[in-house]
Amino acid sequence: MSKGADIELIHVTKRYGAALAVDAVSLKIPAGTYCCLLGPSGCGKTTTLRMIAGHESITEGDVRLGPTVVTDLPPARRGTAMMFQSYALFPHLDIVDNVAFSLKMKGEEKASRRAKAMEMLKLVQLDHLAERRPAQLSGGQQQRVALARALITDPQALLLDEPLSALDPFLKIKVRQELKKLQLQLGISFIHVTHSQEEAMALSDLVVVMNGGRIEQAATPREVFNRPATAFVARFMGDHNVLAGRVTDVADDAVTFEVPGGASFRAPAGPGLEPGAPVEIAVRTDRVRLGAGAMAGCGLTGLVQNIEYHGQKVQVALAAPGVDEFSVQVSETAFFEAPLAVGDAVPIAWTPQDVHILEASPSA
Ligand SMILES: Nc1ncnc2c1ncn2[C@@H]1O[C@H](COP(=O)(O)OP(=O)(O)OP(=O)(O)O)[C@@H](O)[C@H]1O
Repeated sequence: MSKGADIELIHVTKRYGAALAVDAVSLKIPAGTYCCLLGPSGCGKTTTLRMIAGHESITEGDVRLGPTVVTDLPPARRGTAMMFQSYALFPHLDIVDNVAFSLKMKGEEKASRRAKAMEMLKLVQLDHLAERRPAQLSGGQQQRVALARALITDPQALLLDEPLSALDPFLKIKVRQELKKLQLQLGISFIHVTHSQEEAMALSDLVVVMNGGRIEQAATPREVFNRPATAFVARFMGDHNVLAGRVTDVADDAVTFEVPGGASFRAPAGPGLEPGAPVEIAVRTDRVRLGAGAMAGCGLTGLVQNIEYHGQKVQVALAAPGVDEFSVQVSETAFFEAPLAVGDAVPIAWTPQDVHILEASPSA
C-alpha cells in the first residue's frame, strides 16, 4: 500500500506575458508512481514541475494532491518536496544540519531534528559522513544529501528537476538505480524532469512526453516506445523511422499507402484511413530487414550512407526515393553474415504488423 496521494493537473496553463509555457495540461499521476516528464529544452517540463511544487504560480487551471486543491498553497503546505538541480546545500553547515534545516525552520528542537536527519542519512547510506561539509563530498554524495533533505519533510510526492544531469555517465546509472529503489521503498510518487529518453524509460512507470507546452503522450515506457502517439514522440524516443505518405487502398483489415518515391506498403487498417488521406507511420529500426532477408513486395531500395558499429548492434543509415533518412539496426551477427558497405544498394522491407500509424500532434 502506498502512503502517497494521487496528483492531478486540471487544464494547467502558464503564461509568461504573451508567451505560453504550459498549455492547458491535464494529467493524473496515481499515488506511488515513478513519473518522468520528458521532452526537449523549452517544452515546459520544468515549469510544470514548479507549478506542482508551488514554486511557480499557475495562470489557469488547478493542481490537486489527493482530495486537496493545492493551487494557491505555498510549497511548504502542499505535501510535496522538491530536489533542485543544483542541490542548493548550505556550504557552512555540516551534512546533518543541512538535512535537518527544514525542521529547524519549523521550530523543532535540535536533538530531535538531528536524530531525524540521521535516519534520513541512513536511508540514503550517508550516515557515516554526517559531520562533513558539502564541499567535502563527491557530486553523487551531495546529491544524496539533497535527497535526504527533501525527504525529511515526509512528502506525499517528491519532485526532482534533472537530478542526474550533473553526474558522470557511470554514476548516473548507479544513482538512477538508487532513485528507483528508494521510490519503491517509500511508496510515494517521484516526479522527475529529464530530457533523456533513456533515463525516462529506465525509471518510469509513467512517461509524460511534452512538446511546445503540451503533452504528446502519457503512458508506460513500453507503450510510448512501441506505440508512439505522434511523429514527435517516435522521433524523440529514437530507434524509429517516420515515413509520410498517402493512403491508396483500403480493405477490411489492411490499408495500402504510398510514399512520395512510389514504394507502397501495407499496414493494419485504422480509423480515418480513407483513400487519399495523408498518413504518417513509424517502423522500429530493429524490425526492418535488409538485403537477402528482405521480403519481396515493398519495392523500396536504399543506398547505404553510413555504418556505425555499436557492439551488439550495427546501425545502418540509408537514403531511399521519397524517404529522407532511414535507419536500420541489425544484430552484430546478422550484419557480419552479409556485410554491407557505404554506397551499396540494398532492398528494405518490414511486415505490415510492424507498421505503426501515427496521430496528428496536439502541438502541431
Ligand atoms: N521566468 C520566465 N520568464 C519567461 N519565460 C520563461 C520563464 N521560465 C520559462 N520560460 C519559458 O517557458 C518555456 C518553458 O520553459 P521550461 O523551463 O519549463 O522548459 P523545460 O522543458 O524545462 O526546458 P529545459 O530542459 O531547457 O529546462 C520556455 O520557452 C521558456 O523560455
